[in-house]
Amino acid sequence: MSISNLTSRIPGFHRMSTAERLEAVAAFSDLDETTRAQLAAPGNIDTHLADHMIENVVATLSIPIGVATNMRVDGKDVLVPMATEESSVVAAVCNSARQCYDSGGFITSVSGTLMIAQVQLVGVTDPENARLRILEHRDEIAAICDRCDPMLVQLGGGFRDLEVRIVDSRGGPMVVTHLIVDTRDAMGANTVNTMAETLAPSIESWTGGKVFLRILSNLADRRLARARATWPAEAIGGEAVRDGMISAYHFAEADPYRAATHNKGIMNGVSAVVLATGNDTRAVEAGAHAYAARKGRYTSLTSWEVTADGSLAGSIEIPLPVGLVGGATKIHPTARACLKILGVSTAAELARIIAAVGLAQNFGAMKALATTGIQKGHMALHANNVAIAAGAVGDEVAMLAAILVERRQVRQDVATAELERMRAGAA
Ligand SMILES: CC(C)(COP(=O)([O-])OP(=O)([O-])OC[C@H]1O[C@@H](n2cnc3c(N)ncnc32)[C@H](O)[C@@H]1OP(=O)([O-])[O-])[C@@H](O)C(=O)NCCC(=O)NCCSC(=O)C[C@@](C)(O)CC(=O)[O-]
Ligand SMILES: NC(=O)C1=CN([C@@H]2O[C@H](COP(=O)(O)OP(=O)(O)OC[C@H]3O[C@@H](n4cnc5c(N)ncnc54)[C@H](O)[C@@H]3O)[C@@H](O)[C@H]2O)C=CC1
Repeated sequence: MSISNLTSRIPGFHRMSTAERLEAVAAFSDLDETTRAQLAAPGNIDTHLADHMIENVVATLSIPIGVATNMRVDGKDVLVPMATEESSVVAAVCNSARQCYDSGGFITSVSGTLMIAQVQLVGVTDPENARLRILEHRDEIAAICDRCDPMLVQLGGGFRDLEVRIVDSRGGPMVVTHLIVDTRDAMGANTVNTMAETLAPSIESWTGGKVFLRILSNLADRRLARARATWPAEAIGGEAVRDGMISAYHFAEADPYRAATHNKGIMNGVSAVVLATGNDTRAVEAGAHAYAARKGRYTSLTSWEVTADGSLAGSIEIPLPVGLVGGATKIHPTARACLKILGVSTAAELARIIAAVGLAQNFGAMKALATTGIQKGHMALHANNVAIAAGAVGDEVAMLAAILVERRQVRQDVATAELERMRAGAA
C-alpha cells in the first residue's frame, strides 16, 4: 500500500524541527522537489485558485498538517498526514500505533466503492405497483445511468444495482429509488447526482407520479471501510488498563451521551486525514454518525473485546466515501502532496488507512480516559496554545507552557500572570 519499504517508526520524529520532519517524510515517501516546496510553503494555495474553488473568496485559512508515525497497515508502513487544529490528536495516533506495531499493526478491508443516489417519487395512489414498474425498467435505468458518465464506465465503474423502497412519511407513502453506482476512485456525489437527475423524467413517465429530490445519500453503507488491531495486555500497561478500556467501550456502546464523545474522538483522526487529502469532511461525518445509529440507537463506531490470550482487540467499521479524483482532491496542491505522502493509488486504499487511523485515535483516547484522564496528555500539549493566546512569542511559548504543565494549571489567567512574571524577571 505504501510506496516505501522504510519503517514508519522514525525515532525522535516529534523532537525534530519542522524542516527535519519534512526531510524525513520526503525520504520515506520519495517526494519530488515540487511536492516538498509545496509542503514547505507558508500559505498553501493562492487566492486565484481559492477564488475558483468556492464563492466570494476573500482569504484562505491555514490548518497545521501533522504526520502520524508508527502506522503499519496491512503489513506495510505508512506515514499519515493529518490536518487538524486540535492538539494531541496526532500524538495520540503515533502513541496508539506504536503499541500495536509489534503485534502486526492494522488489518483492513473495504466492502466496495458503491454510492447510493435517491430519487424521491410522490403523488402515486398505488405505491406497490409503482415500485414494481420502476424495477421492471432495470436494464433501461442501467443504460441511462451509464450514458451519464462514459469515462467512469471505461474505468470499470458505473451502475451496479437498483433498489426501490416505499417510505411511509407524514405526507403519505413515497416511492424512493436507490441507484447503486460504483464510483471507483471518485467520492462520486456529483456523478450519482447527475444520474439521478437524468433518470427522474423516466420515473415520472413510468409511474404517473411527481419526482422532487434527486440526490445522493450520505449514509454510504455500501462503502464501508474496516480496520482491526490487537494490543497485547503487556504492551498497554497490563490487564487493569485493558479492562478499564473495555469498560469505557461498554459505556459508549450503552449510552448515546457517551457514544457521541467516543465517536467524536474517532472522527478527530478520520476527519483530519479526510481534510488533508482534500476530501469532503461533512459527507464522511454525516455518514459515520448515521451509520452509528443504524440499529435504531446511536452507539459506538468501534468494538473492543478481550482475545483468548488476554489481548485487547479493537475493530471499526465506518462508511468512508473518499476519492483521489473529483471535488478538491485533484486541484488542491497540498491535498495532492498529502496523497503522495500516503502513497495510495486507489480510493479504497485511502479509506482503509483512514479506518485504521480512526481505530488508533479511539484507542488513544480510551486509554487516556481509563487511566490518567484526558487532561494530563492533552492539556500538556494544549498548554502551547494557551501560552500563545496569553501573548507568549518565540522561546517564551515552550517556557510558559512548561510552567503551566508543572503547576497543573493550564489556564488563560495563570498564563497571563506567569508571562508577566517571566518578562519582569528577564528585564
Ligand atoms: C498525548 C499522549 C500521546 C501522551 O502520552 P504519553 O504516554 O505521556 O507519551 P510519551 O511522552 O510517553 O510518548 C509515547 C509516544 O507517544 C507519542 N507522542 C508523545 N508526545 C508526542 C508529541 N508531542 N508529538 C507526537 N507524538 C507524541 C510518540 O509516539 C511517543 O513515542 P516516541 O516517539 O517518543 O518513542 C497520550 O496522553 C494520549 O494519547 N492522550 C489522548 C489524547 C487524545 O485523545 N486527544 C484528542 C483530543 S481530546 C478529544 O477531543 C476526544 C475525547 C478524548 O473526548 C474522545 C473520547 O472521549 O473518547
Ligand atoms: N451530499 C454530498 O455529500 C454532496 C457532495 N458534493 C461534492 O461532490 C464532490 C465529489 O463529487 P465527485 O462525483 O466525486 O466529483 P467530480 O464530479 O468532480 O469527479 C468525478 C468524475 O471524475 C471522473 N474520473 C476520472 N478518473 C476517475 C477515477 N479513477 N475514478 C472515478 N471517476 C473518475 C469520472 O468521470 C467521475 O464522474 C465533492 O466536492 C463533494 O463535496 C456535491 C453534492 C452533494
